[in-house]
Amino acid sequence: MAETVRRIEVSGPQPYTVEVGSGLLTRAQIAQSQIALIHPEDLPARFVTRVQATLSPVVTVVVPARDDCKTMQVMAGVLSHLAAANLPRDGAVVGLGGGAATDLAGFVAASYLRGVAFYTMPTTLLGMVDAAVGGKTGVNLPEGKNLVGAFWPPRAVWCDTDTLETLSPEVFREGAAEAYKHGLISDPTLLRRVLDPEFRPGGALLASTLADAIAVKAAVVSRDLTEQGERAHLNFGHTLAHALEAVTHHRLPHGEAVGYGMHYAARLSRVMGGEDLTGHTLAFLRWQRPTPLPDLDFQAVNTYMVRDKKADSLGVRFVLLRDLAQPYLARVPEALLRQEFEGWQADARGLPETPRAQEGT
Ligand SMILES: NC(=O)c1ccc[n+]([C@@H]2O[C@H](COP(=O)([O-])OP(=O)(O)OC[C@H]3O[C@@H](n4cnc5c(N)ncnc54)[C@H](O)[C@@H]3O)[C@@H](O)[C@H]2O)c1
Ligand SMILES: O=C(O)C(=O)C[C@@H](O)[C@H](O)[C@H](O)COP(=O)(O)O
Ligand SMILES: [Zn+2]
Repeated sequence: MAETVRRIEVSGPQPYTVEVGSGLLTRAQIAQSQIALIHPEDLPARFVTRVQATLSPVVTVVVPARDDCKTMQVMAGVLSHLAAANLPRDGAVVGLGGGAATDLAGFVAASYLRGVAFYTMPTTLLGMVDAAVGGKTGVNLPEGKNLVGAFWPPRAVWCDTDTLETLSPEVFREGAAEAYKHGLISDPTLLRRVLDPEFRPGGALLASTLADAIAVKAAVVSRDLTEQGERAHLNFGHTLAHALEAVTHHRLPHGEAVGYGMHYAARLSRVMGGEDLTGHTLAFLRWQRPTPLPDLDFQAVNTYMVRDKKADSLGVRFVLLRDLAQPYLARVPEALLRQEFEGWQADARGLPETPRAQEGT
């Protein structure tokens, strides 16, 4: 039985609605009659079957799991599938899956025949809170994360909370990082709600916390779709996070890299004169229990940080916090970047180790 718990409106050049609720995979309606469905190979089959029954796609393209699908090679293969199926210009691409699959699907939609309609059906917490909303699409290059892409907003987003039931606890906690980020940059009530034991699939705080975290992103991208200003604040923690993903060849997943990256950004914020918010970011890391990191060399990591898209001809800019919900962009002297990197590594080494495969959420 489909039940929409919340509808969140995204305004801008092409307004759309994000629906949050149970059973939405079987209720989605799409104006275009010819649909290409893109989903990752490890998505539970029942979700694919439900969407196929609802939307009758003319072609379904299965892509590798996680960031292995976010490559120019996979992109080229998917485009060929769409062309071979004669998907017309008035057709649509539907991205079903986590943020990696919807990022790829969106870039495919933006590129195929110079652009066709795009819809998202996120099936991870991270996808719902962040990736499926706002129209940033793209793939990675060996030189770094998300270095190619387009702003191509979806026409509608369906967050079917039933899909979260099959996530591993680790993948659920990866998504919690972006919800916590929305708490730090905009809505501090999210900080305690995200760490609450009832914020879990099927939990009493799931739908309301999820919807409020989505609302933060929806508000920002409604005001600044193409990151001319305020949207950069959604990148809090990401300058280091993307570098960590690149140096670990994506063995560190995005949501865990963001957990680590937010703590580095909180340390930088403090040394640049802001309130000390490192207690919040450490509390999150203790809750998230991310994959332990190898010893990292600042210079090697910095090679990737300088490729951040917030960099301009004068160098890299970081998103920092003066206090909770007070983000700003700043350049940080390299000596401080290095000093805080050493302190951040020491903090990361001090996190309690947990047998991740055996624990519950
Ligand atoms: N476009 C944006 O604004 C934006 C925002 C944040 C992150 N991202 C991108 O999103 C990606 C990370 O997304 P993610 O955290 O969703 O990871 P992911 O897409 O890699 O998904 C994690 C794993 O869970 C699987 N999975 C998906 N749904 C499932 C379900 N319901 N049950 C069981 N398994 C399921 C996936 O196939 C994958 O193996 C990164 O590439 C990141 O760069 C984009
Ligand atoms: O939507 C945004 O804007 C964000 O920055 C959200 C981030 O969580 C997300 O990881 C995004 O893909 C990063 O964008 P990028 O421009 O740094 O690649
Ligand atoms: Zn992110």
